[in-house]
Amino acid sequence: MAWLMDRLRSLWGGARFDEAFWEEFEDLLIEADLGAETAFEVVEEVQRRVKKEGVVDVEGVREVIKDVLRRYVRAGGFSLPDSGTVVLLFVGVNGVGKTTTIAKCAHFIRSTWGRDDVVLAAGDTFRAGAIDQLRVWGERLGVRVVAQQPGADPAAVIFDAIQSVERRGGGVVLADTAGRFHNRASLMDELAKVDRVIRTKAVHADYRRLLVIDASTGQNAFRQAEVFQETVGLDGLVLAKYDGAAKGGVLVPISRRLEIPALFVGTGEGLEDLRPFDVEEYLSRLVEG
Ligand SMILES: Nc1nc2c(ncn2[C@@H]2O[C@H](COP(=O)(O)OP(=O)(O)OP(=O)(O)O)[C@@H](O)[C@H]2O)c(=O)[nH]1
Repeated sequence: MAWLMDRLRSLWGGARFDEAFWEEFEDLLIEADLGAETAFEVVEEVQRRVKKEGVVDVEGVREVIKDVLRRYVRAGGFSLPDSGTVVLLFVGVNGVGKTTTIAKCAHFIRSTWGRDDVVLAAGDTFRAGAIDQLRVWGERLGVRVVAQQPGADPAAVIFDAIQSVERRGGGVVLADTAGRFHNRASLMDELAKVDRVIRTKAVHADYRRLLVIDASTGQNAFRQAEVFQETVGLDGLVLAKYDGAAKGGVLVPISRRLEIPALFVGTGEGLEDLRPFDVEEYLSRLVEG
């Protein structure tokens, strides 16, 4: 849907940028899941710059929009040390694509970073199916999966996985967690415990917490990011299901207000369907469709 620029072009129609133009622009940004607060800020800034820079046509406005958004969006970049213990904890609500992202990420780390010491930790002990799903991915990838019975303590499972790589001189642990509804206090407490255990028992590990969101979720994903940020803190974001029609506009307020950098986009269900987040590609799709 080439909505934003198309709509602005048809609104402008060669005339001036009047109040109606800016109001419509703000509505479009809200429609694109930027949230009211961020949309308002973007419009103010674009308006101010258009005036200051004497921009006279809608294509010039497009460049200003992209430039303003470029400053809001944080692209993290992803790099790994060649050796030692790395723990990547994946969090996110049910069904966003966490488990699939873990498998794709394991593949990415092996193929891009050449690290073969990857282990998956089945920390979603809430659902038996989740453990099986991770085992299936482990078999396909040919990587070890550390798991216990359904109902086991997720912190213990993840700690086992860390200890097992440390015994071998280091490795990359990719840990799954239950799809915690962010309003279910007990599950969030459990996640806080997982975080505490990793931080206190694996003090030398390079530890990062990644939130997976579904690109089509909209403003609700902002709320998810807020709650997970409060519970464990977040080091990066994966925008899954970015292969559909969704443009993932919610990433803008998450970047701007919560300062969480985007690291990867998931673009399908296959192992190859994960790539580093590219801010220019993202902005083009968001603005130009
Ligand atoms: N199109 C598309 N589908 C995806 C992507 N990532 C995951 N999926 C699909 O989304 C569905 C849910 O993915 P899971 O990886 O099971 O999600 P989860 O967050 O682990 O879900 P729970 O285990 O229920 O908490 C599956 O059918 C995946 O194949 C993606 O980037 N694009």
